[in-house]
Amino acid sequence: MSKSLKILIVEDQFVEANHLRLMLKKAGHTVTGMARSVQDAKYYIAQERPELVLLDIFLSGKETGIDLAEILKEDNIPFIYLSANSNEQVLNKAKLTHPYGFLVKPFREQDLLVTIEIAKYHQEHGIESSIRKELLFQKQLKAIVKKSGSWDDRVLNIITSLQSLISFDLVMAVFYMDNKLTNQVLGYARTGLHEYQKIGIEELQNITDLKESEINELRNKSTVETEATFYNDQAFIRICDKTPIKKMIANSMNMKSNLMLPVPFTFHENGGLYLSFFSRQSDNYNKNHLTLCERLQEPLIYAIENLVNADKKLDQKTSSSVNSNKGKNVKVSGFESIVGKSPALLKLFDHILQVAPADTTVLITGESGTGKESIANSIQQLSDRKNQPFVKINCSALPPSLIESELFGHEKGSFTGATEKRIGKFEQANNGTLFLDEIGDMPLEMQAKLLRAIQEKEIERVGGNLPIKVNVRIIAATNCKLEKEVAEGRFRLDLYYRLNVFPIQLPPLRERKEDIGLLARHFISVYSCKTGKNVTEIAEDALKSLLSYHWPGNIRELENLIERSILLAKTDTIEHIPLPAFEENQLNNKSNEWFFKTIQENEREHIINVLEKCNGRIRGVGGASEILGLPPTTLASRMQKLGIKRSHF
Ligand SMILES: Nc1ncnc2c1ncn2[C@@H]1O[C@H](COP(=O)(O)OP(=O)(O)OP(=O)(O)O)[C@@H](O)[C@H]1O
Repeated sequence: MSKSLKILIVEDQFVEANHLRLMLKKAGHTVTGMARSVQDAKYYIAQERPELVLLDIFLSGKETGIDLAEILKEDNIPFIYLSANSNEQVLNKAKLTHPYGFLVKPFREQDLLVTIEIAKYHQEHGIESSIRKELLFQKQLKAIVKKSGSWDDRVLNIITSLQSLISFDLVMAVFYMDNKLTNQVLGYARTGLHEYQKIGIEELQNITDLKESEINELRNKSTVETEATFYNDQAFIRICDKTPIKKMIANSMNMKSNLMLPVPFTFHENGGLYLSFFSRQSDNYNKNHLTLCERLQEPLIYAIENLVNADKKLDQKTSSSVNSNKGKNVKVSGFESIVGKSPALLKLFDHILQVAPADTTVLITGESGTGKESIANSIQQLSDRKNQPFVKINCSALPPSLIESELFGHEKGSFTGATEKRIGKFEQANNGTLFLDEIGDMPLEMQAKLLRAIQEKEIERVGGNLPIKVNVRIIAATNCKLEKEVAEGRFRLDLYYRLNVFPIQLPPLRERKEDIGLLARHFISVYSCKTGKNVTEIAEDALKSLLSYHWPGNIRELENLIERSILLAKTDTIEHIPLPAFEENQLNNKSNEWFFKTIQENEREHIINVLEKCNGRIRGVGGASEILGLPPTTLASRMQKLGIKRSHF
């Protein structure tokens, strides 16, 4: 224990609260109080601000621990929930409050202390990393002021530096004088990871189909906002009704929330510039953005005033020069294998860049084929561990009896068949990254052992009796809803919280249709090369059909379809893509070359059918391996090869 903490216990059962108090005292912590209700807790917090709160969900009185969590979050006091398994609804509500940990009762003293250590690490690391980012931003601002360049380019540089602090799809930089908006408008829409499209008055005219005079009229009718403010959901709709220029932007570019960061000039009482951030997500901004804006205001005033003073010809600076970044395809190392530019994917890239260098555990969720493994690879590539092993284990492909020895290894003779000592995945991944794919399928009895290995950073080989220290970063992935698994008792709540430190949710392909064309062209070039066929194009109709399809198999399905289409293409252009809905229609008239399934598809379908009949049982009498006439291990590896998961049967 490196540092003792001031901890408040909020627990209505005296015996449990007292037991906690003794454990905390023994570990050197100070208990600032034992509250039985939210009201009690508020009293203790007012007396002495705790550094951590241990919080039971159900308390005496009307208010619950979740209500108190909202207050703690506002005051930036970290908290850990203590609870018995709760139902899905309560769990989801608790999750939304972003706790620093979750302990399932009854828990061991060791679990409590490790969870406190993790909470402390995240609190310090989170604050530290946001301070680091702000300091970096201030440094970048100074460099922008010193460097020469056009006004447009310098504004773009400021906006690019802000990207790591505030997420947006569009920023408008607008001058105001005497509380009126001027016609000096310059904006940038984000089009790629490091790509922006300039939005000047000409672009606005093109996008909105309005004349310059009509845009000016809308602007004159709009009021100036001089306070940092944010507008989400309905508030955004209301402010758009009051501010016609905002409404024009929202309607023409599909923006759904807005954050205003005013930069008032010190040399002009009623003048300044404001940065208006827009997002296509309807709840992108929150109170934390306002405090961030307050902190950013001063360095921004310094920078913008310097730029304005340095450039006397401000009036001409909004002329629409060609944006040097427009259309440039910048490949950022670590993301080479990830194709896409949709806002959803860009936001994801920002999150990945943020988490990759830290050793934080990452949980990647998303439907099958959305690219979870590819993202895990990128995280490893962008981390300090990039030259160390990246070891993968698919938790759904192995029978429960083998998982333990696969993860932790075994000593010679530890069980029948263990003729040699074996090093497990944890040891193989030492100093590197362990990717736990399909974590939702990890058998319950193994989950406790996995949790212990992650928390205590040590493992024991099966049949061994010496703990072995391991230094492994964990990335887990799943396509099932883990909250539901927890609520139904199939997944441990404490393991869920231990893994869910930094969640990354991959959107299904149907929710990022902007990427379909890019991905299709990418796979055309990959498979043309692989197959030696000279296919370079896709016909417009074929592309349209891709856009209207719902992609249950996501990117993997698109990749497979393009590969097949290339094999069957007779010219350099893919004229038609055999989407499953079309296949069904054509199955009836039986005159189509797509009617036949591949051997692999038949094999896959057959195995899934048999597994369904056996209720998912692989081994033993009446199990799938007996019916199929295959040894269980061979069946497991076929299932892995054919991408058959528990969720399929
Ligand atoms: N953004 C992307 N750009 C290019 N290729 C991609 C992208 N995302 C995924 N792929 C490709 O799609 C296929 C499926 O991706 P991946 O295996 O990472 O998905 P997954 O979500 O892990 O699937 P599962 O849940 O079934 O394990 C792979 O061949 C991968 O290379």
